Amino acid sequence: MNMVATRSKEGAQILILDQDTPVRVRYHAEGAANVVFTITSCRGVGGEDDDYGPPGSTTKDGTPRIDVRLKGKLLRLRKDVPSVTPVVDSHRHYEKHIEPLFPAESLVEQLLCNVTPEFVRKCNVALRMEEEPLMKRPKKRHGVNLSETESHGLLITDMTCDDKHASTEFKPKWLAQSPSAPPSSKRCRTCALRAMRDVKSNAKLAQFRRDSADFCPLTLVSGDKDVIRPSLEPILLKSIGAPLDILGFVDLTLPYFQNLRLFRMLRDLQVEKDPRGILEVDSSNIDFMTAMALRDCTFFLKIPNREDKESARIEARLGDLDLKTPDGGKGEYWKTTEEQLIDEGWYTATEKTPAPKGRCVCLLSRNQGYHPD
Ligand SMILES: O=P(O)(O)O[C@@H]1[C@@H](OP(=O)(O)O)[C@H](OP(=O)(O)O)[C@H](O)[C@H](OP(=O)(O)O)[C@H]1OP(=O)(O)O
Ligand SMILES: Nc1ncnc2c1ncn2[C@@H]1O[C@H](COP(=O)(O)OP(=O)(O)OP(=O)(O)O)[C@@H](O)[C@H]1O
Repeated sequence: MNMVATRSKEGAQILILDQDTPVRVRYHAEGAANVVFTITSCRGVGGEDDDYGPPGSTTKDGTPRIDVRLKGKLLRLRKDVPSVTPVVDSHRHYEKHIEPLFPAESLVEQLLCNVTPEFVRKCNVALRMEEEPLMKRPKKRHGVNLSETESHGLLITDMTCDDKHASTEFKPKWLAQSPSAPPSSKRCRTCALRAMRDVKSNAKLAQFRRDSADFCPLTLVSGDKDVIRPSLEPILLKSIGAPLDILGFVDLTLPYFQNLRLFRMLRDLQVEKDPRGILEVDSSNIDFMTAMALRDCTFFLKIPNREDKESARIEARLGDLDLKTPDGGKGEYWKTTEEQLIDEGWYTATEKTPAPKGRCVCLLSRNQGYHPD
């Protein structure tokens, strides 16, 4: 196995996960390219505090402690899928081009670690168990395992809910209009793409489908709570779930979202890194690739339960800021998508087959007094 990096950026010895590391891994979730696991001490239930310590330290009875860098972290491992960038490369890109753009407390921390093939095999066993009936792994993901030749993984800040917090996640997507959209646009890039997909997939079904961005991203940076509220409701409903007091959570988080600087910062960076748009720029330009990563990242929010006044701090972080390259046809996809959105009238709401009604109305239309309904 090729253990490329043995020291982290700060010079600390890189953490190695092997078959002797006394942790239990449990499947948490996955996307197309990565699987995320929870890691807990297999000594105590949920991990006793004393089980963790600096590397090389021992507990009172002389048992080696578990590396404290694993505490409060999830483990993200790369799947065995074609054309993915090795973890070490995408992490180096992240350190160089993304990390310096945001304050540390606004990012999901990423700590590179080494994983042995035996450790990855153990995780693959945990992954396959999730394919059993009633287990968590989505059917469409079955059959794809972790790469046993990938020698790195990432330890990432755990943004899942616990007994003191609810949590939510969503993609803010394009917080400013695409630079190549027509000046007369009535839809932003995200709303235009959604409208096009609604019509090109199944318009009838789409009318009732709530997907990843059933809100206009521009509302998030409007600073106006009456504009943000209707976006927040579907977001929280989708990610927190109906049985909880959604409207209570909306009330709780609305002032927070209204004042959140992070989205405005993200928007400004999206604009700064791609001022010209895909039709004008070489898609392998580093700033453009960074802009595309910033347009597809995930926003994680950990919200203290109302009753828990002790921890009344909302934690907000951006994650999934992976290297985006034009490889594997992606550059062409970006270009073709933009051309279709322009040429077929999705930006200007002049498309031949009108998009189904009932979706959110893009803030661009609202500001121009145009309502397709
Ligand atoms: O094309 P978009 O804007 O729909 O974004 C894609 C995402 O779709 P969605 O957020 O659901 O609209 C899409 O998300 P899903 O797979 O639909 O969850 C991916 O994140 C895709 O990136 P990649 O190909 O995995 O690098 C994303 O592709 P990129 O355009 O960011 O490369
Ligand atoms: N820091 C985190 N805290 C809590 N949950 C997380 C965290 N990071 C990821 N997850 C969960 O794991 C899922 C998959 O992670 P991730 O988005 O990194 O996978 P991916 O394969 O890169 O996704 P994509 O399909 O966008 O390429 C996320 O949708 C989220 O539910």
